[in-house]
Amino acid sequence: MCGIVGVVSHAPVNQLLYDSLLLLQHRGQDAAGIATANGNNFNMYKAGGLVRDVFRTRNMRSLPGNAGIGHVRYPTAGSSASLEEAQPFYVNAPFGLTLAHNGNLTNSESLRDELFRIDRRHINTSSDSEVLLNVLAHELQLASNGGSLDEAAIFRAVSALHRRVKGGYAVVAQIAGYGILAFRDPFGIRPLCLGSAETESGTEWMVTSESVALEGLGFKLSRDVLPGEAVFISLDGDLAAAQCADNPILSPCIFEYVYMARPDSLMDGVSVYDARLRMGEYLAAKVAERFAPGDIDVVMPIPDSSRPAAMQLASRLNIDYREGFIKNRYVGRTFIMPGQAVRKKSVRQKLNAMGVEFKGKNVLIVDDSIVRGTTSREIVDMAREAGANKVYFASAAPPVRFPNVYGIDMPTRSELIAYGRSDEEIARQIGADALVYQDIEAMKQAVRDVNPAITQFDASCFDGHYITGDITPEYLDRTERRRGEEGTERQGGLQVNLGYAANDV
Ligand SMILES: O=P(O)(O)OC[C@H]1O[C@H](OP(=O)(O)OP(=O)(O)O)[C@H](O)[C@@H]1O
Ligand SMILES: NC(=O)CC[C@H](N)C(=O)O
Ligand SMILES: [Mg+2]
Repeated sequence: MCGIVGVVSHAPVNQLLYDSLLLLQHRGQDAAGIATANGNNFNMYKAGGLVRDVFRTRNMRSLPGNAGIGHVRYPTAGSSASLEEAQPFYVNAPFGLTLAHNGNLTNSESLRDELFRIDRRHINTSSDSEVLLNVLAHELQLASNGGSLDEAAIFRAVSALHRRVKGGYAVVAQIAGYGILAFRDPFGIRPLCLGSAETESGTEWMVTSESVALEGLGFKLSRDVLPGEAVFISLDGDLAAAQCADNPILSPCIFEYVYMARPDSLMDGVSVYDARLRMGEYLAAKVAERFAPGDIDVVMPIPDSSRPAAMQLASRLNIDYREGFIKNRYVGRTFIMPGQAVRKKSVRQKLNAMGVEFKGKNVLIVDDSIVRGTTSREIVDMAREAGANKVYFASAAPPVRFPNVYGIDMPTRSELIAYGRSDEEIARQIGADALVYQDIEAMKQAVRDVNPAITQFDASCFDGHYITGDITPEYLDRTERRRGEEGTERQGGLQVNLGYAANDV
C-alpha cells in the first residue's frame, strides 16, 4: 500500500505533488519520489525517508513542469534499503515513460522472464513495479505501431497489460509529450480516485490513492477509477476513460478500511471512518456476549487507527471511553516500518500509558487489527505496568492468518501471531486476560452497510481466499522463502534529469 498521485495542471505542479504526498504519507514511510515533465524533459527526484526529509528546496526547484506523478513507498517486493527501487520508475522507450505503482504483482517472476526472453527488455531491480512499467512500455510500443499515440492505442495497451499482469495494481504513469495515464487492476484491489479543480486557466486534474489528497488541496472528488478502467488526461487537460478489462469486478482490499486508509477518505463509495464506526458496533455485540455487565470498567483505543471503532464500541456498551495511551506525534506508523526490531522499539517510543487511567481497573483495549502482535504484546505489558487489574483485548478485525500478496507486507505465515493458533493461545501470547476478535462476516458487513453495492472483497489475509485465482501453496512457500527481514539502511537521494525528444522514437 504505497501512495500514488498524478496531476495535470496549467501551472507548475511540484508543490502540489509534494503536498499531496504529505497527505498520503501514512501509506508509505520508506521512500518518496516525484517526476515531472516540462516540455519533453522528465525531471525526477527520489530518496529514502519521509516526504519532508526527502525534498529540499533545491530538489523542488529541479522539478519544473505542469504535469507529473509522485509516490510514497512501503515495499512489498525487493527491499526498503534499495534506492533503485524507490519510485517513480523511468524507461526511455517508447516516448519516455515514468510510472508509480501501488500494489503487488503475483506473476512478476514469470513476467520478468518473459520480458527478458521475448520482449528483449532488461529489468535492473527486484521491484515488481519496474516489471509493470516494462510491460506497459512494451504494450504501448506495440499499440502505437511505431507511430504516434492516440487514446484508442493507449487503451489497447492497457487492455493488453491486463491480460498479462496478475495481482493488485493501481498505477499512474506519464507519457512524455502526451499526458498522464492512470489505471486500476480488474478487481480494483488497490484504491484510485479522480478529482478536479477549476482554475482561471482551466480544469486541473488529480488521480490519487485516497480522496483525502484531493480534499486537502482544493480538488473535488469526481469519482473512483473503476476496476479495470483506464483514464487518460492529455497535457491540455482533456480527459478520456475506457474499460480495459474483460471481466472487471470490484473487490477492494478490506484491510484499507480496517487500517491502511485515512479515516477521512472516501474509498469506493465508503467513508472509511463510517466503516470503522460500524466495525466498532459489530465488535461491541461480540464483547457483550463474552463479558458480564460491569466486568469492563473502561474502553481504550490504541492510537491512532483504532479510535473510531473503540469509540463506537464504548458508546454502544455504555462504558467509559478513555485515552490511556498517549501517542508521540513524531513517531510514524509502526506496522509499516521495515524490520521487527525497529517496529518493536517504536511501539514503546510511540505510546506511553498514563497510570491514572489504569490503576486497579479492568481495561478493554481495542485495536483495529493484530497482525504480528508487536503492538498488542507491548501494550498489554504497559497496561499491567501501569497498574491495570485485568487487561482484556479486542480486535476490530478478525485474526490475520494468511499472507497478503496484493500490496500489504504480510508475506510470511510464521510471523503472523494468529497463524496456527487458537484465540486462547493468541491471548496467552500477548499476555491478555481475554481476547475478542471480530468475525469475518461482520467485518465485511460493516463496509457493506456503508456501500451495499460492494459484493465482494479481497479479504485474503483473513479468509485465505485469493481472488486472482493464481495463488497456490507453492507460490506462498516460494514468497516466504524469498522474503526475510528487510534491511533498514537508508541511502542518499538520486537526482535524475532526463533530456530527450519525446516523439523521436
Ligand atoms: O500486530 P501488529 O503487527 O503490531 O500490527 C497491528 C498494529 O499496527 C498498526 O498500528 P500502527 O502503529 O502501524 O499505525 P496507527 O498509528 O495508524 O495505528 C495497527 O493499527 C495495529 O495497531
Ligand atoms: N506497497 C506497495 O504498494 C508496494 C509497491 C511495490 N510493489 C514496491 O514494493 O515498491
Ligand atoms: Mg495501530
